[in-house]
Amino acid sequence: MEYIMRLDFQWKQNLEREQKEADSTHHVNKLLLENILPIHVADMYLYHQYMMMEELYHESYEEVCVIFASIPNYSEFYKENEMNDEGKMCLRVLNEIISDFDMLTYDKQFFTIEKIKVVGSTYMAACGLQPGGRYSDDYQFEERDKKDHVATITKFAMAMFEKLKNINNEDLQDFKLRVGIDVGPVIAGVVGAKKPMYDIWGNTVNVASRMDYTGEEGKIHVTSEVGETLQELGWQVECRGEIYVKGKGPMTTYFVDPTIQPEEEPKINLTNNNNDNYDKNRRDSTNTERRRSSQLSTNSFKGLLSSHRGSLDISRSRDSSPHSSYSPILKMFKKCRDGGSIGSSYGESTSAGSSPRLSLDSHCTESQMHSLQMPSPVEEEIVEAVTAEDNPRTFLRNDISLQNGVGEDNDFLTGISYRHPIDLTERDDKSSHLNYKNEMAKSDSFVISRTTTSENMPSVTVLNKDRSKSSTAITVELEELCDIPL
Ligand SMILES: Nc1ncnc2c1ncn2[C@@H]1O[C@H](COP(=O)(O)OP(=O)(O)OP(=O)(O)O)[C@@H](O)[C@H]1O
Repeated sequence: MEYIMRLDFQWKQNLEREQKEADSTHHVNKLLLENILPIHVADMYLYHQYMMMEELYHESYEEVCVIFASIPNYSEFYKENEMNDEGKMCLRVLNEIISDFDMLTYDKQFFTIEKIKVVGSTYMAACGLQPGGRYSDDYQFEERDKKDHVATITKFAMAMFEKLKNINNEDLQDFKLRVGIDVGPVIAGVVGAKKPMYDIWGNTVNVASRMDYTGEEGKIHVTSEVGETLQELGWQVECRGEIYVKGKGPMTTYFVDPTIQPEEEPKINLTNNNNDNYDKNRRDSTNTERRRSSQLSTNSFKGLLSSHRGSLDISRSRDSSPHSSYSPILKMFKKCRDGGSIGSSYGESTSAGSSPRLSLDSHCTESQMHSLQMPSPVEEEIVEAVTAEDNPRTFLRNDISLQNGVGEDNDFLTGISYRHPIDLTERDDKSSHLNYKNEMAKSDSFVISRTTTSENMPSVTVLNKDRSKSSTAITVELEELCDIPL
């Protein structure tokens, strides 16, 4: 009898260990996949087993705005000699520039922008690649989507100019930016059995590339469709007249001055890092960064891996600078290295009366983390939660408040880690709810029950899995996000 019990105990232990290993592998796979594919596509591969079916994954879109942004004088800058460590120094600068551009995509206003790739020193991205359109699967394309995409991409281009200006000032360089934009139908898909790549194709992509190629340094060069749309939206555009475009013939194109925005548009302010605007920008960007933290995590993961492999020292990057691109990344990895989870967004709920500090479960093994050779540590994001007993009415954490413990025994609410806040306040669409729902569903400790939106304060009701009774529901209300300390 004792023997059977021992055996049973051992089996359970083994099972738990294997389960943990499987979880850990799943998280790492997820990170890697989300790094190379947009999240919605990665999900298809992870949860719909496209890979196994070996089906071609593709999507068609009616109105996608595509941007090509080149640094034409980067090739002059790139030299391979002893002085610059056979080109590595130049590559490091390019890495900084591209990473800074990448960070822009985590800004709230640019969350609909998908980076496609970097070709040489040309950054390619697109806006409007959300599956199922804007609000739901059966969403019909609307004219205002095109306008939104065009305006977003143009603002993104302006932000890129601003970023590059900052980099030039800091690194005493004189890099120029040349941008081309077009809007129209594209086909997106994942190609390749090895290193599969998400890319977009079509005339719109070709023309956007041509706009870049035939554009001028320091200007945004756009097709007539983009130019006229911007004009309708109140932007100042300058008609360039007719130019000859290879493969297309004569085309009327427009220039947009990257320094002039229409009156009603909020100004892009990335330069003055010390003022309130900057703080707000950073808060907003933190918001979106967290909303898209899964993607950030994976980018970070790859960034760290590749920088380790390629022995590029990204820790040299502007960590001390207020707009350092890497702090959230390092933070996440530090958390992970120190026993936090990469993939899991939520901490475990602990028993009533336990420490208010949330304990995060470890999904990454020590060796995995140490093998990444973390650059200089940054301040870890402190995940705090207060026990229901301590404070039954309000749970405050950096970015959420848990309120209104419902039912008699709400003392199970000893903690929640929430790293994916979704700012629903400006989004009335269902998709954000669904995203949120998905995120919540991934929690080990909580499961989503329902989402509601009252005025502009969305609330999400979650149930503790262990005591999954409606009486133990809590409401999570998203509120203004706090800064992550850099
Ligand atoms: N998915 C893509 N990623 C990167 N660049 C692209 C993509 N699709 C098109 N382009 C670029 O758009 C440009 C225009 O394409 P198009 O097919 O019209 O011309 P092409 O004659 O093949 O180009 P070229 O002779 O200039 O290389 C090309 O330079 C091509 O590299």
